[in-house]
Amino acid sequence: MPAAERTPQTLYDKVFQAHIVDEKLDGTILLYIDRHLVHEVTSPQAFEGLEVAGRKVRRPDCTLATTDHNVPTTSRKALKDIASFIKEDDSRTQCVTLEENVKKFGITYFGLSDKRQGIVHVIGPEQGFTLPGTTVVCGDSHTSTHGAFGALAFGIGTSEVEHVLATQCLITKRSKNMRIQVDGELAPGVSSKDVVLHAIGKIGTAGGNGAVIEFCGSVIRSLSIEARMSICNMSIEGGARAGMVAPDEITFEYLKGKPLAPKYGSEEWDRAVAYWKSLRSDPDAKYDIDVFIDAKDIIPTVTWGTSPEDVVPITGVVPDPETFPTEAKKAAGRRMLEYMGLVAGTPMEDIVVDKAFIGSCTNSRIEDLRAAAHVVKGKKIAANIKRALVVPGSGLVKEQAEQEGLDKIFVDAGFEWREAGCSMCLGMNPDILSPKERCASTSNRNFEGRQGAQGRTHLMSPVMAAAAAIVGKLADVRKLSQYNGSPHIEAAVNPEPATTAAATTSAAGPPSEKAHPDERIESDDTEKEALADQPEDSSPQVNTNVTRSGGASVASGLPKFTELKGIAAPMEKANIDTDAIIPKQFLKTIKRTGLGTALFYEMRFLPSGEENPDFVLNREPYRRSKILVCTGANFGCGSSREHAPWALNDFGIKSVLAPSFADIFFNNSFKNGMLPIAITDKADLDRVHAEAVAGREVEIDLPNQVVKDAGGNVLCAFEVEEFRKHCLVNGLDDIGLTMQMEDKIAEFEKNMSSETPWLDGKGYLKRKGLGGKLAVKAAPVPRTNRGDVKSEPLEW
Ligand SMILES: CC(C)[C@H](C(=O)O)[C@@H](O)C(=O)O
Ligand code: SF4
Repeated sequence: MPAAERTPQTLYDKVFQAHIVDEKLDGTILLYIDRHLVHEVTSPQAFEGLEVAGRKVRRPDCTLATTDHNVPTTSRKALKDIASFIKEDDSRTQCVTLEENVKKFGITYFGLSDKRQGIVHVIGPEQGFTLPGTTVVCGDSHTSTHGAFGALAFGIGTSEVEHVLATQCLITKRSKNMRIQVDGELAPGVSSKDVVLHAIGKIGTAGGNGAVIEFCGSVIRSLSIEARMSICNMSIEGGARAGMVAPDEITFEYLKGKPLAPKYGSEEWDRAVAYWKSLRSDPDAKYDIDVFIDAKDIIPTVTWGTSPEDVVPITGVVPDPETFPTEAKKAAGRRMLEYMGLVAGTPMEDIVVDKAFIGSCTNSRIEDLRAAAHVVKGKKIAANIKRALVVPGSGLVKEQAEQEGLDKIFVDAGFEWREAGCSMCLGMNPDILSPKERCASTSNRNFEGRQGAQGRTHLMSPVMAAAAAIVGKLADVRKLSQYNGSPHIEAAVNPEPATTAAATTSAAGPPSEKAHPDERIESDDTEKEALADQPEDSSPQVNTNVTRSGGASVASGLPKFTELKGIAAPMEKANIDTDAIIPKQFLKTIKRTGLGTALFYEMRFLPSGEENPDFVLNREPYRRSKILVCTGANFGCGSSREHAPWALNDFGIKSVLAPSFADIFFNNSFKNGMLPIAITDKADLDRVHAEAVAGREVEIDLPNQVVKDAGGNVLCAFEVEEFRKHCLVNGLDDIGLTMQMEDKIAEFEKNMSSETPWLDGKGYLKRKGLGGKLAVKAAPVPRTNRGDVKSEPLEW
C-alpha cells in the first residue's frame, strides 16, 4: 500500500502488528512473544501444567528466570544454597520449586548465588534482554516497566505463563490507544515518580483500563531510561495493561554493551537501531484517550489513602472525604482515613513516619539510589525512624552502588543496606511493616495490608523517601538544606560522570575488569567451556511429540460453563484489588487449589482470627454464593496474581459482575473457566444487585447472554467475546488450541530469525539447533557467581 494510503499507526499499533501470528474475524489475535521473564511466585503451577500435559518450553532461549519476591534480603555471605538459606517453609518451597523447574526445563536462571539476580523488572533491562520493539511478558503486573524501551510489555496470569512457555504465543485482543503527554520542564526535586503519581491522580486507577498508554512530550524525552522505567512501571496502577515510550538515542545509549543486546558496532546493531528508529507513532496517529500534563503543575507528590490514585502534593493536606462527589466515594474515603490513621485537614508534612523503604521495581535502580544518597549524605535518620531500608533492585545495582560509595552514605546515615529482592514492597519475605506502622515507600502500591497486615504505606519518590527518613515525617525534599538536586536528570547526582559508562557495563563485573563493553559479548568460548559440564540436552523428560508435532495436543480440559444459578453476594466497593481478594501470604502455594479459605482474608477475618460478622461472605445465605455482584468499578485491579480467581473459584464463586474489570484479572478468570461480566449500564447492574441484596438466587445464562432472577425473568443482557464464550461453553483449553497452529508459529519464527535475528537467544541464552531440534544449554544453579570475580566465572 502506498504510504499515503496507510492508516497512521501509534507506537503500540506498530509493535503489536509486527507480532501477529494469526488473526480471527472477531479480532482474536495470536500474538508472538519475544521475551518471557519468570519468577518463583507465578510459575510453579504453570510448570506443573506443562509437565502434566507432557509439554516442554518452546523457547528456553527467550526465557529468563530469577527468584525475587520471597528471598530474604539479609547478607548472603554464608549462602550455601537456597534450600538452607530461606527459613520460611512456603517461601523456600516456592524458590526450590523454581530451581527444580529451570533445571527440568532448561531455562537460564539467576539464583541467589549469582550477582545478576534481582527483581525481574530490573534484571531484564540490565541484561539487554528487554529490547525496543519486542513483546515482553511475565507473570507479574509490573512487566509494564519494560515499555520504557518501546517494547510492548505486559503482565499475565499463571495460565498465560503456561501458554507462553508452551507456545511462545498469547491469545489476545487489540487494546485502546491512550496518550499521556507531559510537556515543559520538571522543577528541581520533582522526579519521574512524581510525574507518574500525578498522572494516576489525574486519570484514576481505572483511567487506563483496556488501553496501552504511550508516554510522550518534552519531559518524557528528557528523562533517562531508568526514569522512564519508573513511569511505565506504574502504568498498571493507572489501570493500563502497558505503558510505552518511543525508543530514542537515550534508549540506544543505554543498550550499548548490554550482554544480550546486539553487539554495539556490529552490522546487527546498525540494523537493529535502524528498525528501532522506526518505532515511533506516526504524526497523525489517533488515540482513543488523550491526556495533557503541564510539568509546572507537578510538585513532589505523595499518597494519603489506600489506592495509588489517592495523591496530594506534599504541600497539601489530608483530604476531607465529606467533600467527595458521591456517597460511595465518601464512604471509601472515610474507611481509608481510618485505616491510614489520618485526620482530614492534617498537613501532609505533619505526618510522622516509622519506617522508610527505598526499593522495588519502581525505584531500586542505580539512579534512584544515587538520588536518595544525595539527599541523605552527611545526615542521620530521625530518632523516631524504627527502620530505614535500602534494597537495591539487583546484585549488579548493589555492586555498582558500592563502587560509588553509596552504601557507606546510607549506612552512615542509619539506613540498612540490603541484598536484592522485592522485599518490603509486598513483604513476601521477612521485610514487613508491623500493624499500624507508617512507611515512606518508593514502591508502587499502597493497598491495605500491602507491606504487612494493617501497615500504612505512603508512596513517593526516592528523594522524598530519603527526606522522610531524615526528617522523621513526610517531608518536602526541596526544603532540606543543601538540597539542590534534580534527581530526574540522569547524571546530575552522579559523583563522577565516568560511572555512567560503568553502570552501562556493570553486567560483566567491576569497571577494572572490563576494558571495553563490547569485549564481554565475545564470550562464546568461555561460555562454551562454562557450559561443558552441563548435560548435552537439558530439556525436560517429557513426551516431546505432543508439543512438537502440532495438532496432537488435547484442546479440552476445563469444566464447561453454560448456566450458573445460585446466591449472589452483593458488594459496593470500587477498585477491589487482588491484594484484597487474596493477600500475599497466600501466594506462596505451588498449587491452584485450596485458596477459598483465604478469599478476602483481611475483610473476612478479624485480627483475632475470628470471622468478621459484618463481612458479606460470613452471612447467610452468602456463605453459599456462586456469584458476586459488585457495584464499584475496576474489580480485580493491581497484581496479576491468578490466585485471585483461584480463591474465588475455590470458594464457589464462578462469576463476578461489575461495571468494569482490570484487564489481567478479567483474562485470568476466563482461563479458569469462570465468567466475569462487565455491566456498564447502572440500571441493569442495580437490578441484579437488588436481587443479591434480597438474598435471592440469580441465574447466568451464557449461551443466551442474559442474567435472570430466580423466577426466570431477564434482569439484563450482557456482552462476551465470541472466542471466550466458545472456550467456556465447550470447556476448551486454549493452549491446546494454540498448539494446533504450529505451522503458523513456526513460519512466524522463521521470518523473525531472518528479519530480526537479534531476537533469537544469544549469550547465555543462546539457541542451538541440534539435529533439527531445539536444545538450549543453559546452566541452572548453583554456580557461585559472587565474591571474587577474578577467579569465578562471570558467565555460564
Ligand atoms: C506476585 C505477583 C503476581 C504480583 C504482581 O503481579 O504484581 C507482585 O509482583 C505484586 O507486586 O503484587
Ligand atoms: S511491585 Fe514489588 S513485589 Fe511486585 S515485582 Fe515489583 S518489587 Fe516485586
